[in-house]
Amino acid sequence: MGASMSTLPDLLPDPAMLAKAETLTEALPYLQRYAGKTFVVKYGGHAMGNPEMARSFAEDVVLLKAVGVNVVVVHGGGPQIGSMLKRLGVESRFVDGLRVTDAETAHIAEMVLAGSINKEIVGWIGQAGGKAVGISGKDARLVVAEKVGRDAADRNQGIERHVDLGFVGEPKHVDTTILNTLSAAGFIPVVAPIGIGHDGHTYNINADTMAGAVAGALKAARLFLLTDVAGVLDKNKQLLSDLVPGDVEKLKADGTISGGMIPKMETCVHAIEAGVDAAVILDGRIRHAMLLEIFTRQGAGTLVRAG
Ligand SMILES: Nc1ncnc2c1ncn2[C@@H]1O[C@H](COP(=O)(O)OP(=O)(O)O)[C@@H](O)[C@H]1O
Ligand SMILES: CC(=O)N[C@@H](CCC(=O)OP(=O)(O)O)C(=O)O
Repeated sequence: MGASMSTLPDLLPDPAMLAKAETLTEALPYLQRYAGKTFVVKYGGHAMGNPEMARSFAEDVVLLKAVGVNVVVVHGGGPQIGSMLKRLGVESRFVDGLRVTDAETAHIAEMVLAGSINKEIVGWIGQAGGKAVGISGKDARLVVAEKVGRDAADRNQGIERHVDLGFVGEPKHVDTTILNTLSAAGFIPVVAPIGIGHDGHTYNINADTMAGAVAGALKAARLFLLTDVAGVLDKNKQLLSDLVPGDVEKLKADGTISGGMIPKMETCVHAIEAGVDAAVILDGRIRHAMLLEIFTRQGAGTLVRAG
């Protein structure tokens, strides 16, 4: 008898290794479904909390790109703009979830968003092995914005005042040429939510709104909004895992969603109306939240799709 002959039990792999292989085979149908598709990922300022989260986010983005998904990152940075304004002694306030933006604030918002935060994210993706290119909506006239027309209602101590939001913009035209060119050449575009107006002014755009407009123009398969909650929660703090656009008005009307969740959900609805297959609100504080949502049967967060 040769000593090299194995008995059957020796051929069984280590259970931990087997579990890893099974994770990969569970991902197979999703890998096949999403190769060649476009995902827009909005990375919010609150989700950028610590280096560990940043590294896991960057790894997810690079992995998606490596398996053939065209990933476009649109980032926020509200808390970071707030700290810079404070350091510079410039007062800042939000009305209806939007930052009242005078010329000086617009200048500082652009400096923080298109400067430091944009380059930080580009750096993280580079560290994870991807080739990111940081731009803002001004580059190649990606996003031409218009001043938000309506005044916002500022309710303070029971008195309602109508406030001109200043240089707060909403995307009016998205030219996806630069995104398609970068993606096709293997780069990962990282977009700061700053737009250029027909009037030549710089406009500060809510990052959810920017991501939704970009996803709509690209007809993305998925829009991911990474934030600091598990997803949309009901009144008992239970996760609502599946929603259709028709649910949103009801959730608004009965007060289930409030504050920053309102523009977020409106963004999801507009994106779906513009041709995005589905939008997902995800907890960016959970490591590898995107991979778990995309490549496992359970998913995570709240999925919004046409009914
Ligand atoms: N029903 C709800 N479910 C989850 N979050 C909600 C809900 N209603 C209001 N919110 C608030 O919305 C916030 C997310 O919006 P926002 O602060 O604008 O996030 P980001 O800065 O990541 O864009 C949550 O932290 C939570 O305070
Ligand atoms: C008009 C407006 O409010 N713009 C936002 C842009 C950044 C943003 O939206 O960042 P988050 O996603 O991190 O909140 C602001 O100035 O804070």
